[in-house]
Amino acid sequence: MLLAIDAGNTNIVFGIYKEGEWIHEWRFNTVPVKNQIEYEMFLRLNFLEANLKLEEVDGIVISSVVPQLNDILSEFSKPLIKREPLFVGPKIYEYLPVRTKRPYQIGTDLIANAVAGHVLYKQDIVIVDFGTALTFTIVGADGLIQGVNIAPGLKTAIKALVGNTAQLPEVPLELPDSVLGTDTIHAIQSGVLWGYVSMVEGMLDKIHAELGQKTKVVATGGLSSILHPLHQRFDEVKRHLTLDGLRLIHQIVNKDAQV
Ligand SMILES: Nc1ncnc2c1ncn2[C@@H]1O[C@H](COP(=O)(O)OP(=O)(O)O)[C@@H](O)[C@H]1O
Ligand SMILES: CC(C)(COP(=O)(O)O)[C@@H](O)C(=O)NCCC(=O)O
Ligand SMILES: [K+]
Repeated sequence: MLLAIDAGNTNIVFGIYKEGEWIHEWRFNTVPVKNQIEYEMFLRLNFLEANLKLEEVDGIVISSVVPQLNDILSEFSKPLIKREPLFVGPKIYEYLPVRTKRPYQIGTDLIANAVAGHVLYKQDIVIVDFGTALTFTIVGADGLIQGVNIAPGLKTAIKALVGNTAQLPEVPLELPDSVLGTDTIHAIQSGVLWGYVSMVEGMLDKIHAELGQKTKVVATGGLSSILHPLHQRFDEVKRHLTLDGLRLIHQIVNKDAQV
């Protein structure tokens, strides 16, 4: 049984993979940062509720894009498998089927997305991840990460707007039917959500134009379902794509590097 941990800027996702499927996915807020014991308690409680035993965990793989969490995640997970967990980072990139020009810059979640996209689809692909940031990762059929785009995520954009204005309220993340805002809430929902629909469409068009061809497009991330008009532009929305990338990385590295 594998425990995959995807520490993003909003959520830390704990995924349990057993007998060919993700049987559980638990989310814990990233902020405020917890200590080792709190993570352990969180996991123990969830294991208990799920009727699982911690001893069943025989591998742990971690991606973290929040560096201050790394030591805590490492310390809390070591005793569970009685050895070092596998941390995704430049040290292991040589074993992976994808290559990047900037190993020390690219987020490890984007590497996990790229590995999953490349291994599962085996063709040119753009992965759109709707998290705290909205990211596009462009991977060639040969495994080369050709580029990444980073924009504020939907919630992040709304928070910035609200935080920098005196009169604008937080609004539910719901796409209105009409693009013509009739009150303040509707105006913000239309501006941000329909604006993001156009942004994603425009980015995909620009990426495909520069590549000189259309590619497969797969979406993931906590907010990937909100902009439903985009679904016709996506070949698939794959909720577990980042976790799948972590699982594949664990499999590949253990086989090739005997870590
Ligand atoms: N299962 C879910 N259903 C609905 N919304 C979700 C779900 N998981 C996460 N979200 C929302 O999606 C946003 C981004 O989440 P996530 O993709 O986990 O971000 P990150 O990877 O940056 O931590 C969060 O603000 C959260 O509210
Ligand atoms: C782009 C990100 C902020 C996305 O993080 P997330 O939305 O998943 O929390 C993260 O992958 C990151 O910090 N990347 C480092 C910069 C880069 O990828 O080039
Ligand atoms: K993420």
